[in-house]
Amino acid sequence: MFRLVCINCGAEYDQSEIIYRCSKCNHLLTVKYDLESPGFTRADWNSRPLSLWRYKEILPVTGEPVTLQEGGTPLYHMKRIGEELGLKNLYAKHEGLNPSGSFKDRGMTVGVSMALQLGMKTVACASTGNTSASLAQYAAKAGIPAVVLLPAGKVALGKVAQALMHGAKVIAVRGNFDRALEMVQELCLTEGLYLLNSVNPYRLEGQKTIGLETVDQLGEVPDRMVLPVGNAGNISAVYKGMLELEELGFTDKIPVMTGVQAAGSMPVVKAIAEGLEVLEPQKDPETIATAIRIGAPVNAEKALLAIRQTGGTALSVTDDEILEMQRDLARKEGIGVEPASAASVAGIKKMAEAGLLDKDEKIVCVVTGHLLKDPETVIRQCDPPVEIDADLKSLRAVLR
Ligand SMILES: Cc1ncc(COP(=O)(O)O)c(C=O)c1O
Ligand SMILES: N[C@@H](CCOP(=O)(O)O)C(=O)O
Repeated sequence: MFRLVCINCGAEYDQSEIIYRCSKCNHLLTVKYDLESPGFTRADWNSRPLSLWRYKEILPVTGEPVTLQEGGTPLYHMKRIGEELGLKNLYAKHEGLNPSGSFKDRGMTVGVSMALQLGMKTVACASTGNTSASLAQYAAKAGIPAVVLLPAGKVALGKVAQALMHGAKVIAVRGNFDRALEMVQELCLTEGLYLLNSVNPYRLEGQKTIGLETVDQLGEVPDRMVLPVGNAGNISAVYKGMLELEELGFTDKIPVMTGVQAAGSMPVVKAIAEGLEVLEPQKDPETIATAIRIGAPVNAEKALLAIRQTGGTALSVTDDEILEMQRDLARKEGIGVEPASAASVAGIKKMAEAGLLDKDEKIVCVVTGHLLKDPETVIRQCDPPVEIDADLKSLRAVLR
């Protein structure tokens, strides 16, 4: 059993209501389960394959899910980068290895399943790219139409290609992501489309499983979890999952939640640094990591709580630091990620170099999207292939 609850005033809403914010105070909603007598054990979970659906008792989907086999992503021990930074236990949870190439699939398998469960006919989102790619793919699987709004000219090539190929109605808005999100929220409320951005509390339920899987893979709760922050849903979701594990009595600690933003797009960092109660939106965010080019994160309220209640922090990294870490991950660890994803590890590098981390800390960086999402940024950083005549003499010559 679960219900929707306002995180500010505690007002409760039935699970069948199509509602994204509290109708009394306009704050965000969350999904609450009865975890006191759950009717399942940790052994039940452990008997199932590693996947988002291992945790089905604390997910809101009651019927057959719309699934493309998301979750169960690898947790890599980053030995080389860890050694360089003096960190023995540095890990990357590679969410780029989900079906559409990002963590959004965890949210969309649940979100699109809920759309069907609630009888909704069309789904919609605004996106910096990955949300739209994932929504298009899951809507295709469900056999329902999807409408996606993108900031014109600011979405990486691979993501636009995915949204188009999976058959979404793709609309490029001459404005930034924040404006597109305002527009799609209005559209959904007035036209009855189902909104699947992370303001939808059901979507975040899927994303919380990143944390649950991490605990199962590591065999314990990490000391710290590090996430790139854009619309701030993922860090909020992972924290919620950790709280639920503790409430179930399955774990007895919560990781320190650490958010990393790009220096040109850092409203959460500013809010944490200045102790702001309410985040001040940043007007013209800019970064090479287009996935996190977001000035008015819709989940700021939840993310600030996640960071503050765990004694965590938010820090920024420059575009150069992001790209350097993207190359390091690719070349030193064999982990191919898009720029926004490299921000989490770049943030840890910065903290390690500033002497802010204990060498034994168990740190899990969530790397959120696949390298092929943004091929143009990759190609710009690399030397072009060496072209030769089709003979062995030429081949030997270039290898010399
Ligand atoms: C690849 C990637 N990383 C990180 C983020 C940030 O996640 P969130 O918006 O949940 O903070 C996004 C999207 O926002 C993304 O697409
Ligand atoms: N990076 C995101 C931005 C939208 O965030 P959402 O979590 O609210 O959908 C994207 O890929 O579009």
